[in-house]
Amino acid sequence: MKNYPTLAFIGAGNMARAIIGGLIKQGYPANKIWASEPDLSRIQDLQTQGLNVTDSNIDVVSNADVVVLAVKPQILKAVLLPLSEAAQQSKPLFISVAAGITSSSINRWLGGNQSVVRCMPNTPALVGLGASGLFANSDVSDEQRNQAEAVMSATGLTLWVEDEQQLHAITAVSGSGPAYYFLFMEAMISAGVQQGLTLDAATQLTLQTAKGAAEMALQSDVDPAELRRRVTSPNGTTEQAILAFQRHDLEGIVADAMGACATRSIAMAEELGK
Ligand SMILES: NC(=O)c1ccc[n+]([C@@H]2O[C@H](COP(=O)([O-])OP(=O)(O)OC[C@H]3O[C@@H](n4cnc5c(N)ncnc54)[C@H](O)[C@@H]3O)[C@@H](O)[C@H]2O)c1
Ligand code: PRO
Repeated sequence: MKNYPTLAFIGAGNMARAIIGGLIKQGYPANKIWASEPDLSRIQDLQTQGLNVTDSNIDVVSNADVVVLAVKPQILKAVLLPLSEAAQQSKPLFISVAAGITSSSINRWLGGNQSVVRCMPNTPALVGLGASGLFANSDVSDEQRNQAEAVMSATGLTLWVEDEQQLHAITAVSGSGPAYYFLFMEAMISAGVQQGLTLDAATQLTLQTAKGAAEMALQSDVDPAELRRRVTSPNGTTEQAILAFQRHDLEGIVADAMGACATRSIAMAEELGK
């Protein structure tokens, strides 16, 4: 990124910190980043890293080119309503990472005619391996779209959608997805320990296997199903594990889980977007 926009985060919790960490690792100048939190003691560490910190959301909206909305969806309306006057004057680009809440709700709470990019990132942004779905409303200019792309691509893969509704499915796949893999890792570590490995050995082997499988799938010219078949010798060991997963309908469990996730995203848009 040649011209670094002044970037501000309203809410510096888990997701904002993952994005900030990824940006800093990619060389984004810390002094071009602001973080806003009601309790400044929570962000002293960010100040130590060279970021600007404040407890005034109005100040960051007035002074930043790009404002990332990273508070919980449940409080987004209450956070945005007092910012509408400042937003109308300074007209920054807003990037909301809040699950569910539509760009039209955000635009309305900010007084209308605002440039809003809705983004569904994920926490691997922290290590530059994030995956973000992005949607731009009709007020977003080409330059602002490029700004959003530059910011989020510094944290990993970006994928733009023309239909905002697709962000529900993106939430189910990649927004919440890291938690599914962590859960699977927890289960594998626990089963490894049950079979007699030390916790350390089971953890190291599980994590390296997850990393290796993901890297191999990314680099491969064949799909994951074929890679799975190549591990699964007829009448061998893997086959017994796969059969056990299939007896418990792993595919159905995953489809149910991801369906519940997307349904919750849709419900949050309705409950919290008024
Ligand atoms: N955590 C994830 O994996 C993930 C992934 C994608 C999207 N998101 C979205 O990111 C958003 C933040 O989630 P999180 O997990 O980081 O939550 P979090 O609770 O860790 O962070 C939210 C932060 O907002 C701060 N805050 C509260 N009131 C505020 C106010 N008035 N002004 C400024 N800051 C205020 C809180 O102190 C907290 O630090 C949510 O909308 C969530 O849907 C999270
Ligand atoms: N974490 C947020 C949630 O659980 C949004 C996607 C990932 O609501």
